[in-house]
Amino acid sequence: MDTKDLRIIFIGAGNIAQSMAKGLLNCSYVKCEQILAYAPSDRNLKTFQNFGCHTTQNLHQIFFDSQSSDVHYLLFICVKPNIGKDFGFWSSLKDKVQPNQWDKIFIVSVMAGVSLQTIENYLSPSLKHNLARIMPNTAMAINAGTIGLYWKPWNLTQKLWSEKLPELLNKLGKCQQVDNEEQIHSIIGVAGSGIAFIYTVIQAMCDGGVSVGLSRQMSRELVTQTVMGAAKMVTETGMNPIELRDHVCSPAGTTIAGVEMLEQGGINATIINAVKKSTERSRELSK
Ligand SMILES: NC(=O)C1=CN([C@@H]2O[C@H](COP(=O)(O)OP(=O)(O)OC[C@H]3O[C@@H](n4cnc5c(N)ncnc54)[C@H](OP(=O)(O)O)[C@@H]3O)[C@@H](O)[C@H]2O)C=CC1
Ligand SMILES: O=C(O)[C@@H]1CCC=N1
Repeated sequence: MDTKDLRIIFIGAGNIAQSMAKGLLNCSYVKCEQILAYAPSDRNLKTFQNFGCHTTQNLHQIFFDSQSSDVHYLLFICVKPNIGKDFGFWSSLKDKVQPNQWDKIFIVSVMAGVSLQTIENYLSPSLKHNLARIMPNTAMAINAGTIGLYWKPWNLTQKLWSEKLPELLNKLGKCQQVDNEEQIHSIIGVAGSGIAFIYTVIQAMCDGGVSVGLSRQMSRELVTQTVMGAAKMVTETGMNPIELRDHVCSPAGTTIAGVEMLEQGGINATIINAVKKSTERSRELSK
């Protein structure tokens, strides 16, 4: 399939759908006319209209450009988990698929806490093989997302999508394919939700900078550059973060004095527990 024949449909137009659409448009992977967003209200659709994308509040209109036989649809399900577990949601979506469209549609669930099995139970046999699950984070908006991808082994036989979907996701950041759906819970802990933990650390460091006399703006610039530098050092040197930390800590110096405070505050355990709690919450939502 040529990328120009791809139509991307967001069911749900909120934070995560907007992050994906922004990322796809930034890198010109698709044109705005190839994207449609559906939501029940116009609250979020205005953002998509500003991007130049199609929008609709009418589910009957989601399969646009259907007169062209080459067109294929990638549906990203970007609704809250309680909606994604609702039989009525899936049956009203299924009703809109024409019989000749089944093999042209691929469904990607972005939802936390909704297993592929749950979705399969709601889909007809023709659609349930065209199904995958991703766990991204909002940094897709600047093509720096972290995305976990899982699909069941039989979907890998669908060469068209097994190539196209990772290609698209890698435009939005780095996509890691996992072979066990359980790992999606863990990816939520470190990436989907994990990005919010890093924002918390950044905010605290900025507050620290202000506390020692820097302006808010200067503190933020220094902290964000430091965080980016640290992430790049880990990825580009391939060194263990503790080894890199050792290179900063002089005996009886300033860094070890600060590290001692972090340890006293239980930073390691706190962060590990945050990742574990998000992961557990994801499992809990899936029940
Ligand atoms: N936010 C994040 O960082 C991440 C979110 N996710 C997952 O993505 C999903 C969406 O999250 P997020 O974007 O934050 O949520 P938002 O609340 O920002 O967006 C939800 C969207 O769903 C729409 N919606 C509500 N009811 C329906 C319905 N019956 N049919 C179709 N659309 C409906 C809303 O419509 P309206 O605009 O009218 O209110 C809104 O556009 C969740 O399942 C979450 O787990 C996954 C990874 C990261
Ligand atoms: O907080 C949540 O439930 C969603 C899923 C991952 C990130 N945000």
